[in-house]
Amino acid sequence: MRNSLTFLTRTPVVAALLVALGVAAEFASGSTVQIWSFLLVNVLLAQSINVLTGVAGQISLGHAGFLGIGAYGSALLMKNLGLPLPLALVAGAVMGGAGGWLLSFAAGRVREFYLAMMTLGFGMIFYEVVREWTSLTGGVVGLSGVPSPSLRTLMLFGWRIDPVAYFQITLAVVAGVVWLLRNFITSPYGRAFFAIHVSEVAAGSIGVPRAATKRNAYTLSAALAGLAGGFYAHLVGYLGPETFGLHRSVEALVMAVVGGLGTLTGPVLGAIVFTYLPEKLQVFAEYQFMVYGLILLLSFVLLPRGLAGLLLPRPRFSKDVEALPPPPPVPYTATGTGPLLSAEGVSISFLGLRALDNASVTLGAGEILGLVGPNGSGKSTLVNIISGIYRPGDGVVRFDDGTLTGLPDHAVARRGVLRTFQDPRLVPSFTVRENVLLGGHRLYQQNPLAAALNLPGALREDAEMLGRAEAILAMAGLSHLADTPVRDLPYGDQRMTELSRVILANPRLVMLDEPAAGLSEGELHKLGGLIRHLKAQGVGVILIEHHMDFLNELVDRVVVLDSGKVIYQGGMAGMYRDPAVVAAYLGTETHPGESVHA
Ligand SMILES: Nc1ncnc2c1ncn2[C@@H]1O[C@H](COP(=O)(O)OP(=O)(O)OP(=O)(O)O)[C@@H](O)[C@H]1O
Repeated sequence: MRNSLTFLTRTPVVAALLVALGVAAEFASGSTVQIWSFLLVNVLLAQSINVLTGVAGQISLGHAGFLGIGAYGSALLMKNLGLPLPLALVAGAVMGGAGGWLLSFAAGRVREFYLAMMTLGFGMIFYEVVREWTSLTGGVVGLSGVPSPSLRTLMLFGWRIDPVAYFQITLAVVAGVVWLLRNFITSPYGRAFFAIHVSEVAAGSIGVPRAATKRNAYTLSAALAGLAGGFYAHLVGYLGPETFGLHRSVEALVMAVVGGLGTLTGPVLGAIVFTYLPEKLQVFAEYQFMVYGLILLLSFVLLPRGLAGLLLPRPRFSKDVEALPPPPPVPYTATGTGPLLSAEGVSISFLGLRALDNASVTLGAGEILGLVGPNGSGKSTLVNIISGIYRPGDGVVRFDDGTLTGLPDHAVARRGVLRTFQDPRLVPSFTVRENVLLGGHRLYQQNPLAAALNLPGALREDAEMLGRAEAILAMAGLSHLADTPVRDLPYGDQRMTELSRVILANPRLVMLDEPAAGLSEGELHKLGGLIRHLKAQGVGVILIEHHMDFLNELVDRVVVLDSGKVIYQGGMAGMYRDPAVVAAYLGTETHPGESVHA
């Protein structure tokens, strides 16, 4: 079923369907054209929720507020100031976007339940403002006389727009917006939205700034809702506060969820269902929202990926470009005179627990350093401090010829300091290739507009990055899995995918947190190969690992931590003989070549 309907998403088929729909409107009844126009408004609204919730993972229970801002904004500007339709619609979208941008400052600080409550509050405030600001909005009586095709008062450059022409204009704009959204979602910016959705810490680790990315998601989503509001206002010719109440926000959310979040076809399918459903539900008029609730519950249980997940194949999250051959790798030469990294006298406490106590570590370019010690000795904490997740209470982290201390994690990643996590943090719905492409985030030069318009420069950069990704996938032995979603892969392949993502970022320093855990012999061999490749490129590598055999083969030096203090620095051979290390970590029974299960 899914594959047989794939053709419906092909560009020529979609274009032919759109033209057919535009022509069909000429022959359809007035009420049919009216419903089709409502459907298009719903498509925009559902896409708007999808960008925020399905793609960037931020819930909104107040989206009707943005719809209302666009609707009243566009209607008032045209009615009172005589702005032409295109400008009024754009102004409505800009006003909605500005509202989303403002809300994002508060919303970006909270998550889940609190975010839901905050956006709900925004929707309620908007509703009350519209009701009470009678002089501007007409209050509960509403705003009538909004230029509209049904009243025959809507003009465009001296041409009177009838309902059919209005539908055709809306269709063209909605098709254009969805095309732009598709290009945007398959660009590094769209993938960054998904990265934030899954794990803000992992997104930060590849250079995605969480606050700015969330702000962009709110602004874009609210601008789309504002645009939907403008089209709605001129479609109906009358605005009242009841249209923009809580029920409208919930309806928009249900529409996107039932259609399928995270895809572009899902909101279209959801909009079709929820434009026609209210008519069919007339018999249950009083219970309409109970029925919506039931549909939502059933959809979560039976269609977790919505109608789009049931009917259509998985969408792509990268551009459909031909990979360009990657440039030959150029080994790094350090720009600073000192070591590549030096953490000096670093300390941090958690509720009185001294997790790191005056710890100092240095690392040269092209050096592999093993970081070992018993559980809870502070290894991950040190990596978290270097990567900007924690700020040390004392001490300084120098990198190359600058300082990392105090920089947020995404800024550290942008300097070329990359890491993996104990539990691989990937986007589960992305394929291996798409996850690896996420690593390129810090390197892309294209701007969001160029990405959304598929400009040649942006496509060329995508093709170059794809070529580099393919080469890394081949090196990691993942080429045959490149098109597999990572949620379907075993742990070992996920770890290799995460490391490949790091390599694509062109790192200068890589920190790997227990990369060998759970890997088979073959996978360990591949992992060792990738780490040696990094070394050969002049990349510094810090390896947190309990697998002594694996460390023995790779590292130049080890640093041993115990209770947050450095108790040993030097070669592996010396470590086995060091009494402090033996007492704290290895135990008397451990010999070179054994794994330590601390
Ligand atoms: N965010 C935090 N809040 C409270 N305590 C923390 C936090 N992060 C680390 N710790 C504590 O700091 C100590 C060091 O933890 P850390 O994770 O760095 O150890 P580790 O050496 O990496 O251990 P493992 O080998 O088990 O990963 C532990 O006691 C841990 O509970």
